[in-house]
Amino acid sequence: MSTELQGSLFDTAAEIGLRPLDGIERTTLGDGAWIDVLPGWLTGASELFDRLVHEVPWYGEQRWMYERIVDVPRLLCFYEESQPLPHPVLTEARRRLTAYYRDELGEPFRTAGLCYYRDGRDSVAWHGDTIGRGSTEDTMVAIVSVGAPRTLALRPRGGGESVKRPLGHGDLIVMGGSCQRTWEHAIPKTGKAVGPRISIQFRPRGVR
Ligand SMILES: O=C(O)CCC(=O)C(=O)O
Ligand SMILES: [Fe+2]
Repeated sequence: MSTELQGSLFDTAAEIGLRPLDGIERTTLGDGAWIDVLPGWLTGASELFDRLVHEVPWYGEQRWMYERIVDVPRLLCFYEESQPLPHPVLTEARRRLTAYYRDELGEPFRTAGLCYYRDGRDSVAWHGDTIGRGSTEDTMVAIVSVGAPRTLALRPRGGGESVKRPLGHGDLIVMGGSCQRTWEHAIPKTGKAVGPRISIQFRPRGVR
């Protein structure tokens, strides 16, 4: 049985909820950047995936590339801090992340960006979340992933080897320290047959 199928079967039994954050593990990346990872933080991830697919008002975006307008290869929905999130477990996740990282981050997680990668052709290119505090100061971006795993790749801006993490099925990753300005991250396209994935990113005010 594929691990993907195992994951989803395992999931369907569970109710939508959150495990304790205690088991989260930090990996130092270098240049002051780090990631914290907790696989399966969110339970009932398949159920939440189904709800989000149907209930979130997804939209496509377009942008200029080489003098023409192209579709951004993923669907999006951005929740400003004043807007209610599409499921109460996401509000609870943001509250718990804020409490857990209070001393280190010094401000709450506020906004939620949702991205829907429909298949392996959807992706996001190398970038840092450098709008706002992330361009000059340490900050954090916390990502919860539901649906099929996709690789989150990270690489140092100065050049060097990349780090790859498959994320899906309720996994949590927090990019912290200088990660947004000294490293870049991406969800690379893949030619493999992968199912859809939704990522939920929590960020402090102004970070994007
Ligand atoms: O899909 C992800 O987990 C990453 C998304 C991302 O890096 C972004 O939207 O800034
Ligand atoms: Fe990003």
